[in-house]
Amino acid sequence: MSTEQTYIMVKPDGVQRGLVGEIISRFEKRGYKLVGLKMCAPGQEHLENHYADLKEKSFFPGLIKYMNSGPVVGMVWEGLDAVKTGRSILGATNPLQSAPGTIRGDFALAVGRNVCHGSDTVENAQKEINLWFGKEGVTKWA
Ligand SMILES: Nc1ncnc2c1ncn2[C@@H]1O[C@H](COP(=O)(O)OP(=O)(O)OP(=O)(O)O)[C@@H](O)[C@H]1O
Repeated sequence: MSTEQTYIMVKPDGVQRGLVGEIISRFEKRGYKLVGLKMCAPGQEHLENHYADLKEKSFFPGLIKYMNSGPVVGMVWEGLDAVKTGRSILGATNPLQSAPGTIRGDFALAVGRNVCHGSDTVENAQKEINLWFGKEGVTKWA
């Protein structure tokens, strides 16, 4: 088990429903360290880059439209096993299969409105952190 960084994002529905604080709080209370945080409206091209591996999926146009429907809050969390444990804090992609006690299991029902995103591998986490925080970088705690 090693210290990792993961990219977690509150999607537009999560922002609009006022879940930003709740989501931050769950990662903080679990013990993860916040090293990057920003709200932005990244636009279609950036969102298509983020989800490039899904571009052949039938739901891709709807996914981009949803992700472009309002601002998102992107975060970088650091700590032990952050990628895998981060995804377990979020819950299964389809909220109907997310366990109670996870973010999606407590706050969502539809896969197309599933409140949050989390990197799925350490390698993708680094790519996503670079995509979303590349210019300003993340913060080093002293
Ligand atoms: N069948 C579907 N219908 C509509 N939207 C979907 C469907 N499957 C996935 N999505 C959307 O696409 C996103 C990315 O799907 P992916 O299969 O990469 O799951 P994930 O890695 O758990 O999700 P995310 O990358 O958002 O954390 C999902 O979070 C969801 O918002």
